[in-house]
Amino acid sequence: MACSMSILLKNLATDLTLIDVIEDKLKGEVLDLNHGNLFLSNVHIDGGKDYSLSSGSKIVVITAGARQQVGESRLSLVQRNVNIFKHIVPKIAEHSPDAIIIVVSNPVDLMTYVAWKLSGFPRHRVLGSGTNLDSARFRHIIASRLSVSPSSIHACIVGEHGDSSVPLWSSVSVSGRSLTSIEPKIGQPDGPKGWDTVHKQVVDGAYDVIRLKGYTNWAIGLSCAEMVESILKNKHRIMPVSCFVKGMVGIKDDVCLSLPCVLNASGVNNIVQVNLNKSEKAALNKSATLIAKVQEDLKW
Ligand SMILES: NC(=O)C1=CN([C@@H]2O[C@H](COP(=O)(O)OP(=O)(O)OC[C@H]3O[C@@H](n4cnc5c(N)ncnc54)[C@H](O)[C@@H]3O)[C@@H](O)[C@H]2O)C=CC1
Ligand SMILES: CC(=O)C(=O)O
Repeated sequence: MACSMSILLKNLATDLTLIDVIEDKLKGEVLDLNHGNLFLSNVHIDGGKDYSLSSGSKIVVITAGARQQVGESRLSLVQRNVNIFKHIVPKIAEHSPDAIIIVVSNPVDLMTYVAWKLSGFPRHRVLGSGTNLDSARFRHIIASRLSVSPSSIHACIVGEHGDSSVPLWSSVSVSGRSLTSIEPKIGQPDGPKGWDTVHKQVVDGAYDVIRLKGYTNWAIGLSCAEMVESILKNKHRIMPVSCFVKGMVGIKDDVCLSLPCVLNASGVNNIVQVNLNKSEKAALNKSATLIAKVQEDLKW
């Protein structure tokens, strides 16, 4: 619902269809959104159980599935959500064969890979929300420490959306000035005090929100709408999103994870060749291997 609301408020859709297995709650949400249509741009909003309602979609955002309980890792959801995807992805592919799929369900990197395989779509048309959200958290924390807007910070987290994510301290910059040119060890355990815990705060961010309110929704909704906007409006924005990355930056595993990507009308138009230092490269490869290990044991 947060993805839907963010998409509606950005005026990105003329038609929005919600699909869920819990039909009564869904009907309530559709009715409630339609009551607000006066304040939107008269979007056609519909919903139900039947995927034919969403036929011919340009973009399909998948948020279905189990979510984490307090303290639970994203990876522990994987088999439950693969079982759900086995039912829904083939129906999406049947009814919207030209769609671009954006996966939000966790663990998002594994679910992106599963959605790609189950859909049979070309790789550029299946992506996951990935570390666009982790990067937003990273930029928010850095921005608060420097008392500037997050939009004035260039900073990116790559790898798994989750515990093994990799902050690219070597390329963090503010107003074009690289932070490592001022503090070479920024973000490292032996670097300037206070900055060494920033990445932990990013990783803990979702756990904190889940402990406090039960689930996360607003930030992922906004992140997702930004991705949808870049695709529907062919904006060519660069965002760290999850996609198939084997062969990039030395990754040998058959996995999806996040690297900065150019998003345009074709989906993932390009994966940016990032400049990583030695430890960032090692951490990224470790993240890829961890995802590959979990993937190996999946039953699907
Ligand atoms: N990638 C990210 O940054 C984020 C990912 N998530 C993930 O998104 C997923 C959903 O989280 P919430 O919205 O909080 O959970 P929720 O429980 O509020 O919603 C999940 C919905 O999926 C539906 N569903 C279950 N099986 C289905 C099926 N076979 N077909 C259609 N719909 C089905 C349920 O009826 C429910 O309405 C979780 O996996 C969660 O971890 C949530 C927030 C951020
Ligand atoms: C739940 C989740 O993956 C997040 O908010 O980061």
